[in-house]
Amino acid sequence: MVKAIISPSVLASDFGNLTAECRRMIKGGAEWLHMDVMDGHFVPNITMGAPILTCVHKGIPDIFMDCHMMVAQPEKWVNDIADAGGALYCFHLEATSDPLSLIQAIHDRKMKAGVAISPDTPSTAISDEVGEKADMLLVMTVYPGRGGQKFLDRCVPKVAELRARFPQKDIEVDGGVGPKTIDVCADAGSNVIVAGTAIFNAPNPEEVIQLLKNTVNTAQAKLANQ
Ligand SMILES: O=C(CO)[C@@H](O)[C@H](O)COP(=O)(O)O
Repeated sequence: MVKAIISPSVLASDFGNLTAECRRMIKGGAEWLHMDVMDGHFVPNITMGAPILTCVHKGIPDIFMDCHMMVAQPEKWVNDIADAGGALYCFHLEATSDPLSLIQAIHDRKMKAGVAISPDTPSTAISDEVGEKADMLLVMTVYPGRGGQKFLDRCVPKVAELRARFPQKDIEVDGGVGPKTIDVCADAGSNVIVAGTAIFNAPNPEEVIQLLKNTVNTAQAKLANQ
């Protein structure tokens, strides 16, 4: 049985006070922090890169940085993100022609490897070999590029398909996830929950974090008994 991991998306945070915001989330029960790296090519937005991640890591050395690389050339940034303290390097399947070699390069730098798919990419595009070699699979439930978008229900069956093929892997959902949409994600088998707006805009982020975590752990226990 895989455990619930809550990874607040810093995209919805107060960037002016990023390290303090990250500390607040960890205190509230977050295990990972989802760092949205956007390059202005793979997605229209530009956010942050290795220099900012280095600063956050210096301020909070124990933090598990779940780096979501929304970039056009994911091969290019593996060393920089590893040097910055990245713990997990998640690239988009749509952005590479050789996912197996990329996973190997990420592992060579002692990071976990994640494979993300955008809403229009079927889960079957993740081959059995790629899925087995990866540590985490990310099903985007919005089009990558910005926070605060509406959750796309049609992506949920992809989570179930991946959970059936990869029972032991971490399966992450990202985009529009919060108290109103967590049930379907958890029931489909997702155990790593990224939430931005739902956590950072809540009056009590720790309550939302706890609710997401409890929902996933209950669903995982149910799936394990089926
Ligand atoms: O990567 C992305 C969007 O590209 C996500 O991480 C969002 O930033 C999550 O934010 P909310 O949808 O939860 O507000």
